[in-house]
Amino acid sequence: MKTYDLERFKGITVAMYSCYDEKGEVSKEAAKKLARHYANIGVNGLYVGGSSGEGMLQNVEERKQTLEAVMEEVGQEMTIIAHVGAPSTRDSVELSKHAEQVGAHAISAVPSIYYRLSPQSVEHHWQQMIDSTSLPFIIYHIPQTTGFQLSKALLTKMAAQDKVIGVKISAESTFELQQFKAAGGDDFLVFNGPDEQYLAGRSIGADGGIGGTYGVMPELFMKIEQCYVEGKTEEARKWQFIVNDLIAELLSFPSLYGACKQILKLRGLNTGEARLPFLPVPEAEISRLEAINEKILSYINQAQV
Ligand SMILES: CC(=O)N[C@H](C=O)[C@@H](O)[C@H](O)[C@H](O)CO
Ligand SMILES: CC(=O)C(=O)O
Repeated sequence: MKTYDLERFKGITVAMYSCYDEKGEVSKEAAKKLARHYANIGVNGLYVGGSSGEGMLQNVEERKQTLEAVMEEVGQEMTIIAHVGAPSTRDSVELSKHAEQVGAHAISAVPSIYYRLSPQSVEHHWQQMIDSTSLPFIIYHIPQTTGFQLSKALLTKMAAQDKVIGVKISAESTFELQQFKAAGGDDFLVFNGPDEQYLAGRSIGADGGIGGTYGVMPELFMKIEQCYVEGKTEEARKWQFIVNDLIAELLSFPSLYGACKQILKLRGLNTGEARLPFLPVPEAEISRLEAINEKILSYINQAQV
């Protein structure tokens, strides 16, 4: 059995978006406001500095500032997972230590990016982070962006450590999700990555989800979760299908993050533009996005979680 409290990581964890000011600099104020917004909704946790958080587009100092803002605002109320993965092991370890200092509840990391690495290199990279703190560690498996195919053998080896409490799996294979859950065992958490298959992931063994589109509609994922837990399969499917049509629309913009951040802005939560190379929503498409926002808000209203 793991010695860490695993319960606190279950449920809906929003992969928080980046927060910048008008000049594109990290804004602690905007990050606090956004974190507060999710706490008020009753979201269980936040995943800070991951894909949606543009951690890979920020320097170490900016990533620290963002995490500090979140911890200061909601660190006592929500479960905060700090994504500390960076291309270099050195930066990743620095971010890991910082996450522990400011009180994050877990650290998580993708493999190093850009270089094609051996499994031994990735294992060592992760192990350095793990050994640098007493925090639990969550592997972030997202092969479509990192190019690294995590094997069941490496997963099993990693999961045998007390500190390695789970894996966030963004690969679009529920079979792989199920296999990883089986390999990790009952006291090993599996987080669904693809938001489009939250219900499928849960049904086949995921303990919860961490997602990039949750940020504009956490209520709808909380609704799917609630229906799932209550055994209301048909209703859960209905909400998953609604969510999927909305995601398909969001994915039709030049960048998903640009679209999601623009939606928040329409709701009075200004987090600045997505950082380039992620493109903002083109002027000509703002009205189409406004219509999508209205649609999401009306579903949120119907969901009543
Ligand atoms: C590939 C990728 O970034 N996956 C994200 C995290 O797992 C998801 O949350 C997606 O953003 C989401 O499912 C929309 O496709
Ligand atoms: C989607 C997700 O989990 C992330 O943005 O890191």
